[in-house]
Amino acid sequence: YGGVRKWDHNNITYKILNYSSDMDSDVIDDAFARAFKVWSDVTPLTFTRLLQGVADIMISFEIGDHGDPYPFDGKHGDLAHAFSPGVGIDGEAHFDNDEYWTLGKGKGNYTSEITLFLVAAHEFGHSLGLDHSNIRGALMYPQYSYVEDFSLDQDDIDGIQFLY
Ligand SMILES: N[C@](CS(=O)(=O)c1ccc(Oc2ccccc2)cc1)(C(=O)NO)C(F)(F)F
Ligand SMILES: [Ca+2]
Ligand SMILES: [Zn+2]
Ligand SMILES: [Zn+2]
Repeated sequence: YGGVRKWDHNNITYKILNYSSDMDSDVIDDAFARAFKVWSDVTPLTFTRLLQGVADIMISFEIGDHGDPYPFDGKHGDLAHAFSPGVGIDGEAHFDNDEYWTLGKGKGNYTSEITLFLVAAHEFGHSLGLDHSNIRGALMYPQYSYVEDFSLDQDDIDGIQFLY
């Protein structure tokens, strides 16, 4: 959402405001840290977690109407959204807490289980200023698909390296 902008600093901070009850909080912390590493591996960016104060990227799990113009829609459909730098609530990443968040194929019928790591890596791409890709295999492609051994598509790398 919002125009394509970028952060004017490389040492970016993030803060996790709340958690989903689907997973242990340390598993969620780790999924977010790995999602940020996807981008720090291919840029000069560093990501530091803050436990208090205001961070660049504020992460929260929300349901329904949660105070921005993009209310969530219950289970399925929209999974998450994030705002690019320089937009009003810039950098914020919201995850639909009506989804069943998990990691990997999970135990049950995995089509209803959404892998937090992949969605988070995609959303953090938006929080860094990336828009959607039209390459089907790219992380920034706007359609969820579960992949075992994930890797960034060249289009994702070109996009983020163009910005930073
Ligand atoms: N809400 C989205 C669609 S979405 O179903 O929430 C979504 C789909 C896929 C997402 O990440 C992802 C992309 C590729 C592979 C695995 C996961 C993140 C979010 C989105 O892309 N949010 O960032 C849109 F397109 F704006 F409607
Ligand atoms: Ca939803
Ligand atoms: Zn929102
Ligand atoms: Zn997206």
